[in-house]
Amino acid sequence: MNREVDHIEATRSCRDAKQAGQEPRDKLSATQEYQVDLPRIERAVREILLAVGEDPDREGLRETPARVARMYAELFRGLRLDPRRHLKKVFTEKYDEIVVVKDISFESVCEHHLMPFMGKAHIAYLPGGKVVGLSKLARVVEDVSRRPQVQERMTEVIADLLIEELDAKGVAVVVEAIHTCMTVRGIRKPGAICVTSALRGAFRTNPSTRAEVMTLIYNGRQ
Ligand SMILES: Nc1nc2c(ncn2[C@@H]2O[C@H](COP(=O)(O)OP(=O)(O)OP(=O)(O)O)[C@@H](O)[C@H]2O)c(=O)[nH]1
Ligand SMILES: [Zn+2]
Repeated sequence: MNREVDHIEATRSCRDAKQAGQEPRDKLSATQEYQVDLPRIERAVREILLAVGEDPDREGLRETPARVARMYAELFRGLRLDPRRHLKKVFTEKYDEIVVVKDISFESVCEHHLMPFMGKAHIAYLPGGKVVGLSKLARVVEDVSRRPQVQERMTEVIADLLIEELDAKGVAVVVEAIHTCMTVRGIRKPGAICVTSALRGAFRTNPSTRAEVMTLIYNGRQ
């Protein structure tokens, strides 16, 4: 991605949005919704509607390009966010057992078809003297999920940044998701679930620690 062009487009979009009288609803939405080139997406969506034989000027579709542009700004806002920012505040704690936060719901977009995939992420880490606020693990998932990607990469990106930022002895990330590109089109297999995992540190090298974390993650479900 060309960051400079990106920045110029982001700035232009912000300015266009303001000139059009679309004052951001709050500080968060200003960051999340206007850092993409909304007019450019609108033009592209109008082209798609024309290409499929629709009339983009009929009443029901008139606002659709603008809606879709705002939707992409929301779905891809993670492209401009640094998930590491949630992991800067850590607490010194003697606790040296596994910490698990499971069933963190997420929605992402598959980079092959630009269709949603969604499900749950389970995160575990073995502290190395420091713990992090539990909500921050879910915030990391939230940031990383809002990008076009494949599930494998999403799983690994989360694991890598956690092991680096937390100085943890081990990190395990398991992601379970359904891919709408497999359910509503193509092979059409509703109910198929894709499971990916990324293990780092002790969870990768020590079989009993690995077994323990998997039991904690799947406890009550297997
Ligand atoms: N590994 C991986 N594959 C994915 C993910 N999301 C979607 N896919 C797959 O990406 C593949 C793209 O295959 P292609 O043959 O290039 O595209 P296609 O002709 O639309 O494929 P079909 O879905 O089989 O119709 C498909 O098999 C999808 O199921 C993901 O997160 N990880
Ligand atoms: Zn897909």
